Amino acid sequence: MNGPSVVLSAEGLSKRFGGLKAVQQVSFKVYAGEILAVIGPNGAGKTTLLNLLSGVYRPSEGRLTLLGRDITQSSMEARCHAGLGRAFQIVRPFGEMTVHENVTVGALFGTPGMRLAHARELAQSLLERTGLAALADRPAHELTLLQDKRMEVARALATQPQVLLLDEVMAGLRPAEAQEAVALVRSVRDSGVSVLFIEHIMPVVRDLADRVVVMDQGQVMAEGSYRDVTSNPLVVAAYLGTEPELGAGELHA
Ligand SMILES: Nc1ncnc2c1ncn2[C@@H]1O[C@H](COP(=O)(O)OP(=O)(O)OP(=O)(O)O)[C@@H](O)[C@H]1O
Repeated sequence: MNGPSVVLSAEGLSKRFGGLKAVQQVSFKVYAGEILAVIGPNGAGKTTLLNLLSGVYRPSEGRLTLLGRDITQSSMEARCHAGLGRAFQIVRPFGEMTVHENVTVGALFGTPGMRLAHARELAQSLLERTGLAALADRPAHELTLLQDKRMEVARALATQPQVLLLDEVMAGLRPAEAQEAVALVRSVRDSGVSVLFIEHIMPVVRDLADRVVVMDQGQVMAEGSYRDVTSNPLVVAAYLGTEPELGAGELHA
């Protein structure tokens, strides 16, 4: 019997900074069509893991496979071309360029040799999908935080990824805005792109994640459904008292 196909696979990934083991022997898989959350207390190694996946860092040990291809030593650009897209936590648009131009740059970066006219069309269709079409010709610096995040997702999607990596994209959003962002991420998944996201806001994790990987002190301490991991005593113990936004009530919300 064939199981769901693996899109991204990490095997024994480790990253040391001097004597500090920020990520230790982390293994997990992302399957086609799933939304996977990576959670954990501050300093657990989540951002370092995302940086290992997207190619900001090379691992000290371990192996990373994207669509069956070993990308452990590939550059960020090569990973992007191979199907890995990333939207950054800190939104860094080209402020003077229009929203449409910003997304067009994503398209050109993601697919070498793409014709400008095609990149512009792709950008336009993504602005429609992300609810930004009315703002296409505005300079990017005029966008609100939520609009910036939408544009960042549109720019990442313009690279035509198979897996989209999201680093705390809900941070700073009001609850109603976070709900809109949740709907956007679902629509990304529904369009056939797997999503791996780091998130501190537990209601967002509960609403969005098909599966949750919990990190603590650089290691995977639990993996499973939201319900499973939040009722795991080890996970509760790792969180309690360390994160004001993640009290016991929130964990079981
Ligand atoms: N470039 C670096 N050089 C040295 N140490 C680092 C570096 N980046 C991260 N660290 C350390 O690695 C550990 C893991 O950090 P990381 O930022 O990955 O955790 P995190 O789970 O993303 O935390 P947060 O939720 O606070 O963002 C921490 O102890 C951090 O201080």
